[in-house]
Amino acid sequence: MKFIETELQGLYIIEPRVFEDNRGLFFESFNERVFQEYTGIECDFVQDNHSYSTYGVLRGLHFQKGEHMQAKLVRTISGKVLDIVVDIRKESPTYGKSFSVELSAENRKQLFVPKGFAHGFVVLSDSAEFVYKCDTFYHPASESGIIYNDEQLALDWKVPEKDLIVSDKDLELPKFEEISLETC
Ligand SMILES: Cc1cn([C@H]2C[C@H](O)[C@@H](COP(=O)(O)OP(=O)(O)O[C@H]3O[C@H](C)C(=O)[C@H](O)[C@H]3O)O2)c(=O)[nH]c1=O
Repeated sequence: MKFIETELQGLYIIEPRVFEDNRGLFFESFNERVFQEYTGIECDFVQDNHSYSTYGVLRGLHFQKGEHMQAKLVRTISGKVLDIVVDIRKESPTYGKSFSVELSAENRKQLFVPKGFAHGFVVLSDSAEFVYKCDTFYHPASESGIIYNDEQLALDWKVPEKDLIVSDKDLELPKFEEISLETC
């Protein structure tokens, strides 16, 4: 398992060690001992999520506020997505900075997203199955987010606007400048 720390503190790309033989392949998709050894981060995941989406579906940018903030370990088990996170940790030197990475069944890459990030993805393939671990439970009352086309963030989702499929709820998300006034 390879851990690549990004320029945003605590945000890691993880590449599993794949064992292939004449039957197919095997890899450990998560190992707490290895994770803690390489990142030094204690993370007790309590909930697994799974979403299926077709091409152009954009889910996010989402986060839960305050004590319900979630760290996530995300990966794509079929198809390909562009995953984007934004650092919303007020004290962070990279506050407001974003990071994107393609996560696919083929590259088997995972992204560990620490607490304090807004997270979203858009589907680049015909469809995608996206699974992820969270270290705190879903708490709808604490849900917030940032509108995907926020002008200040100017995120490149790589899918033409005309092809994007965004939920009504996500179309109502606040701008980045607004969430900076919220208690995160
Ligand atoms: C997130 C969540 C949702 N739900 C229910 C609530 C809704 O009735 C339905 C769909 O929820 P939502 O539209 O919020 O699903 P996504 O748009 O995929 O939300 C996720 O999208 C981005 C990519 C994230 O990083 C978050 O983990 C998460 O917010 O599932 C639950 O029952 N439990 C949950 O943990």
